[in-house]
Amino acid sequence: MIRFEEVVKRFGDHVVLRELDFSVQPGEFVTLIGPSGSGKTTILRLLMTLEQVNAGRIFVGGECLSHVDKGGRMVPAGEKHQRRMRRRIGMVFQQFNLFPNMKVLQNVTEAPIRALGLTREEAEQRGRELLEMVGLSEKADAHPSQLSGGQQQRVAIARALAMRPEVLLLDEVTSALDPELVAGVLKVLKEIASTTDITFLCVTHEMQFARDVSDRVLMFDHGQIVEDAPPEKLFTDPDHRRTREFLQAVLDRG
Ligand SMILES: Nc1ncnc2c1ncn2[C@@H]1O[C@H](COP(=O)(O)OP(=O)(O)OP(=O)(O)O)[C@@H](O)[C@H]1O
Repeated sequence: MIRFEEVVKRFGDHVVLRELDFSVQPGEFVTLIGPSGSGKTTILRLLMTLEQVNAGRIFVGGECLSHVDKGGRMVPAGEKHQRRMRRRIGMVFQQFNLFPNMKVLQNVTEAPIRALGLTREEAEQRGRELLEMVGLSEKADAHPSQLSGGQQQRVAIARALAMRPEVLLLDEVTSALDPELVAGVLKVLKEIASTTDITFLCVTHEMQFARDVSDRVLMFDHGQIVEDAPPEKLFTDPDHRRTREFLQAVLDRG
């Protein structure tokens, strides 16, 4: 579960999030859409604690990212709390960022061995299961450079899942891919979303994907959510003028 409560984020004088409120229920797949530069990636970066809020609170699984309860009083959390919270959240980026010198399987097993304390055997067994889930069993011993972009992105997805996250953040995971490789990545994500209880928050410009996979779509503009609806409503009969203009602009761009 994710909850934003009156979150404000500024960069200098530039207010990017204006008392933003929204939540994502456990197991839900929610997609954020909206104009470029409107603050969608900032929302994900705040969840990863790569940025800090200027005001408001963010909760993951009922726990605040930035504050802890001390005898009934909320006090700023230390680095240890933030690290523990960060571990509950996985992220897949536009750029796959695989370790080039490690084989595919090792890319998937490295973090769980270090951070979750799994033995190499446990991590490799789980790693092989995950590679099978993303359709890459036969690539376990390859190096990333021997894989297509779509395959590398599927390894990055397996690597994120290996940390057993409660929440998975997806930031434009297909925008660096050649068009013919996009479908394979989206198919894998759809499968994972429907077979696990992971909570997803996704930022994408792929409207067809948002439509196919999301339980809810949030239209985000000028630091706030202007429309929150199931995809079948939002994409066919949006209530808000800004949503209609945005979807029309996407269509015009082809
Ligand atoms: N570290 C930073 N310092 C200053 N300004 C920043 C920083 N990070 C983001 N911004 C600004 O905040 C605004 C929101 O950026 P963000 O990347 O969240 O938008 P976005 O909706 O994800 O855009 P896109 O769809 O193009 O990826 C932009 O105007 C951006 O220039």
